[in-house]
Order: sequence, then C-alpha cells, then structure tokens
Amino acid sequence: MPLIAPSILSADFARLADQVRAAEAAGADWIHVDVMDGRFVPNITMGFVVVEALRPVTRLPLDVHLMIVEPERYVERFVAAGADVVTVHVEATAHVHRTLQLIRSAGARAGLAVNPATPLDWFEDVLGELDLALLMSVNPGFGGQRFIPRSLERLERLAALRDRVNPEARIEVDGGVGPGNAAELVRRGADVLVAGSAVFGGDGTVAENLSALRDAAQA
Ligand SMILES: O=C(CO)[C@@H](O)[C@H](O)COP(=O)(O)O
Ligand SMILES: [Fe+2]
Repeated sequence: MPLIAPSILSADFARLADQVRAAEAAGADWIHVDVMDGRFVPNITMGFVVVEALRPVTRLPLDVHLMIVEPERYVERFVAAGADVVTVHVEATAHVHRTLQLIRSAGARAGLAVNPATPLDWFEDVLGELDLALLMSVNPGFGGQRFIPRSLERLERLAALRDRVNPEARIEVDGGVGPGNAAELVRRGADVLVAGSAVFGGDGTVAENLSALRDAAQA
C-alpha cells in the first residue's frame, strides 16, 4: 500500500496546525515539508522553526525535503527540530555519501533526491546508504506544476535499480502527483506519493481530496 505524504507547501500557512491535523485525521502517512533557500531553487519557504512548531502538532513522521545548497551544514539542526526523514539533493551536496551518513548518525532516515534532468546513475553507489530515493517529477521550487511525463520511465528504471541494490529503500515521487496519475506511479514502483496542491488546493476539503487520492492510488 503506497504511503501518502501531503506537502504543506500548498497549505494555508495562517492555519498550518489545523491543516496538518486535518491531513492526519484524514489518514495521511507522512507530512512533507519543503525547505527552500532561494539559491538551490528560485523560492524561499520555511526552516527549522516550522519543523519545530509542527512537531507537537502531529504524530506523523515529518518528511523534510531540503532544497538548499550545502545541506550538510543544516541536517543536524533539522533532526533536532523534529525531522524523521531528511532528504537532500544530489545536485546540492559535494559529498553525498558523507551527508547521508550524517543524517543517519543524527538519528533520522536518509533520503536522496534527483532533479528531472539528473542521471539516475547517481543512485547506484549510494542506494545502500539511504532509506528513501526521491524522484522529482517537476523542477523543484514551486507547488502546483505539471507532472513531467518522462518521469514515469525514470521511475521504472529507478525501481529496477532499487530492487537490485537495496530493496529496503523506498521510492518517493514528488511533483504534479494527483488522482489522475497515482495508480500509474504505484504500478511503476512508487512507495510514497507526495501531493501538495492535490491535497490542500482544489475545491474539496483536505479529507475529500486525500481520500480521492488514496482511492486512486489503490485502484
Ligand atoms: O518539492 C516540491 C516542489 O519543489 C513539492 O513537494 C511540491 O510541494 C509538490 O507540490 P504539488 O506538485 O503536489 O502541488
Ligand atoms: Fe518536496
């Protein structure tokens, strides 16, 4: 059964705690927190204080996606703030292996993300060191973008690599995920679906949106 990780990037920040509680009550599995620094991506979002503020609000794992340069400088502070999963971008850290070890030794699960144009070969030598492989299916920086179709084929290749090198690692797909493509993503190997606008945007309530996504993912 795939896990669903609503991304709070599309939540109403004036009511963030309520939105997270609504997602948890509706059966979300993880809460996805997009951290952006205005350098790795052309947008600035949130940092330690938001993770810290959300920690007592939910029992769900906080899945922190760092879209920042030199994430190794900050991973320990995110873990101390309450992150359960910390994902860094392969394009943003010079010593990928060391950074993954740093995340684990700080006490969190380690994730590695790749942008849509980054070769999947990057995963080959580090899959054994990570708990989560994050495949970006949009260019990182913003919610509400359209899913890049080529990501489907990349997902299949990543799943084959994962099965061969480290079957324990989960594959997370992030960007443009919704009821229209959830089943296909699961079929091709996704274990965790991140969804921002499909959960917190649109016309339905968070509960309605999440259940539509869950139904689609399990179809
Ligand atoms: O990391 C990112 C964007 O860079 C994502 O986690 C987005 O927040 C996903 O938003 P939707 O595409 O689901 O609206
Ligand atoms: Fe994300």
